[in-house]
Amino acid sequence: MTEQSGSQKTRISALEATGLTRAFGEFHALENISWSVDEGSWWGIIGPNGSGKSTLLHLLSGVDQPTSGSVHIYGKKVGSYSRKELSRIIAVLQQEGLPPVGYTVREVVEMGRFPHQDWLGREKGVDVDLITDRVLERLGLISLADRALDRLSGGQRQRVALAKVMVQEPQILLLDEPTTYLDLRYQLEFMELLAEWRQEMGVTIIAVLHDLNLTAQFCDNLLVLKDGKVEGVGASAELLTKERIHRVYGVEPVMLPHPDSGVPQLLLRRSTRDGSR
Ligand SMILES: Nc1ncnc2c1ncn2[C@@H]1O[C@H](COP(=O)(O)OP(=O)(O)OP(=O)(O)O)[C@@H](O)[C@H]1O
Repeated sequence: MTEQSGSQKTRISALEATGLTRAFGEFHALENISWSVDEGSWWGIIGPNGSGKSTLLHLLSGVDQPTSGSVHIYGKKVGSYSRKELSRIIAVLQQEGLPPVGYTVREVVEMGRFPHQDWLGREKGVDVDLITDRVLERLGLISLADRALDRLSGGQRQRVALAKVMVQEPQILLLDEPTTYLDLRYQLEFMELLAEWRQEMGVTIIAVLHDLNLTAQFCDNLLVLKDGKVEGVGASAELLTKERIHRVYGVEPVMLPHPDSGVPQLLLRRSTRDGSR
């Protein structure tokens, strides 16, 4: 475990990537990524389509291996954990959190406890029903608890996916574009639930996000990728500048401070100044 003694408090590195490269044949999807994530921090990974965001998440979660370089989770190489050990530490929530299978909401959410159970599905000293009920209640899913997943909307299924990872109680949560299919209210609600949960449990969050305005409001730090390389790393408020967004995405945005918090917010400009075609 890497511990750095700061003047205020000890920082523990939850995740450390060192010189990560992932090549597919001759093509380098990621090149020489080095990055350290402190325990309890909230990082956004941003960058254009094809810049390597999902590839990076796959390497961090251990489902894919780098061509060179390494990932350490709490000081231990990701590949040296068993699958089950790793899923007690890391949970992954995908863009479309859960497939529309025939299991009920409660059954799926309870599956979040699998990594903590023995081969008979037992877990000492833990009341799975109670944990599940609390999470269902918190996410407003009690009335849907006995409904099959294939009878839910995409947004409801995404909430169930969040409930499942909350029940899993990981130390690190990786999210790949979790708000893509959610309407405005659910996007905000989803991010607020994550923020509350992080505050309470100290979970480390790493989220690939396309919505830069939401990103600026929720993520303290950003890793900006372009063509598989790190284009910027650090505090969101400092990285989200007009110049960088132009450089990375090739658009000319208008940047304004959010009237509530002052964090940078972005408006897109059409290609002609008066907006006419
Ligand atoms: N299995 C693979 N074989 C070959 N190329 C791949 C493979 N997986 C990803 N790539 C390529 O690697 C690059 C990065 O892909 P990745 O999915 O990580 O991008 P991304 O930033 O997540 O994109 P998006 O925002 O569109 O989801 C892309 O050019 C993609 O075509």
